[in-house]
Amino acid sequence: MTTSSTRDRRHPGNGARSGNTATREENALKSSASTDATEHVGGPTRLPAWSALAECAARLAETRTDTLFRADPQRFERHLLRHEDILVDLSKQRIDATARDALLSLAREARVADAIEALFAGEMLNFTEGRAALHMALRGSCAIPPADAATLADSDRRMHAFARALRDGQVRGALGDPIRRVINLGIGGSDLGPRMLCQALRPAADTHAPAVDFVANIDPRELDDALAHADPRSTLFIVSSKSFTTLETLANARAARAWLHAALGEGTTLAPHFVAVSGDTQAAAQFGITRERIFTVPDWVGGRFSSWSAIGLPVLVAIGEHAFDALFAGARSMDTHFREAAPADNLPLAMALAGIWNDAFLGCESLAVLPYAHGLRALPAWLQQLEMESNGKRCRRDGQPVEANTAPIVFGHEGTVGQHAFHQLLYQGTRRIAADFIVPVGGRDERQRNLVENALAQSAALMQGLSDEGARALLREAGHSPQEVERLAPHLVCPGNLPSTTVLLPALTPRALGQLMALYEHKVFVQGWIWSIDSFDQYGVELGKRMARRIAEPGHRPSHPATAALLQAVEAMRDAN
Ligand SMILES: O=P(O)(O)OC[C@H]1O[C@H](O)[C@H](O)[C@@H](O)[C@@H]1O
Repeated sequence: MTTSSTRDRRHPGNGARSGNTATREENALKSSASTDATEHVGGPTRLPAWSALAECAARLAETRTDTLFRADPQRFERHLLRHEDILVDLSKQRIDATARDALLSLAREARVADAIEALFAGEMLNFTEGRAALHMALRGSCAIPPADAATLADSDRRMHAFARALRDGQVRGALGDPIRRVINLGIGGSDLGPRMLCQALRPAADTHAPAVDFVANIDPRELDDALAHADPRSTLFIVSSKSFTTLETLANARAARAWLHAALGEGTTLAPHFVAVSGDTQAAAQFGITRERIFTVPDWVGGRFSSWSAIGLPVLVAIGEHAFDALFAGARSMDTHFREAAPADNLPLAMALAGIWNDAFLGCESLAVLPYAHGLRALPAWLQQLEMESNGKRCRRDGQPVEANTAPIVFGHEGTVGQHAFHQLLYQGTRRIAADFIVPVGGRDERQRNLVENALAQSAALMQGLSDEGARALLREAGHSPQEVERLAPHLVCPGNLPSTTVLLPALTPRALGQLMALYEHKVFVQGWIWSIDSFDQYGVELGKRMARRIAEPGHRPSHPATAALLQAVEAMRDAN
């Protein structure tokens, strides 16, 4: 690692926690019985706090959050958490002081503080696969395992040098043209985070750095669309796959190779047009990628946490080292906050507890993620993988079923666009849904102000709803006859009382986005820990992959009649096409 910036990222001098920073409250999170974090195995429902929470829920069942505001003029301030410039407003959660205490007790009884320490210490919290989960080490918040340090430092140094050269127009294609377009071929964690980051952080007017596109789907249409704007002489592909076995990515990489060969000539050496990011450097080399251009991903970084590894290369190319370092610094500051803030002030902990409360006790099984920023339009998709792949599990550490719901169903869209699509269901559908509003405030441009005002109005409206009385008043004001008022009023009523959290960021900067991503990563970790599941494996996904491989085998006849019949129908359509 040659630049001070990369040195800072890996070794900022805060990898070890400063000894005197643990607060009294934080220490209070730890149970005095033992320091072995792995003792929390039996799931949350057996903990005394769970029963206390059930009592709180019964008491608050008919309570409206609005009433809680009326009863406590300080409610907003009491439920506002902040870290640096980020504000997290939890005041619209249906949580009173007693419920908040019970939630903090749940964290204490589940030994969350021990778990946080175990996470940063590199303990094997991915217990099914026998691995640590050390994405925070890649941003300098804890130590990289010594066995990997040299390899990673070398890869990081090469990657930064490569990205610098690429941005400066010094990387050339096989025929000598400077590379002007980079296409990332990857899926899941090798796509969603970097795609979101590039959309969010690349300045619209940046013509200096090469264009960066993303292709994830095996549907030929996606690669075709990307190639439609691309000149083969000046296009470079990043084959991004931690495992280097993923069907979609390898198929697209082969298609890219064929496209280059067709354009540049069969005999042309294509190595100048490819780099790889992978944990399996052997497999990447076998694909024909030059060793110097293979950047390493360690096995203790899960796909959905891997933007901090070399998987972030397209981001580095798109935004440059300065912004890339600010992104990492933001995430690092959230890591420090997560480790050091008192439980009552701890943003990831508070959001995790609100999520558990909403699902288990208020019946909100879904979480609408509503970023009010076009730059964050990919945030819901990134969070879907982070939350649902991490915590969409049903088996506890002790092999028994979890007795509560685990990950929520995450969906969402950028505001205000989603308002004109699915918010109707939030207001009047039969399901109760919780929402996270993510609002980068930005400047005073009129449309930007409108955007932010819409976010605030939506969270207020979801909480306040529209009563029968209010609906009647509206209809009367609009000049409807008494009969029409009677007929229409029930259709206008919105029950409201939906819980939401608002995260306010000053602007969509690299630092703020780093903080936001780490905030959600840690929230997901805390929830998985409390549910006593492994947030870092994804065995479920493997079943579908295995069956897809089997069905693709030449001459394979599916044993299940439904699959066999569908396959037959597919063949008939293919013949007719
Ligand atoms: O990076 P790769 O090995 O190609 O994996 C890409 C994706 O594959 C699978 O679907 C996993 O469930 C994801 O966690 C992973 O991000």
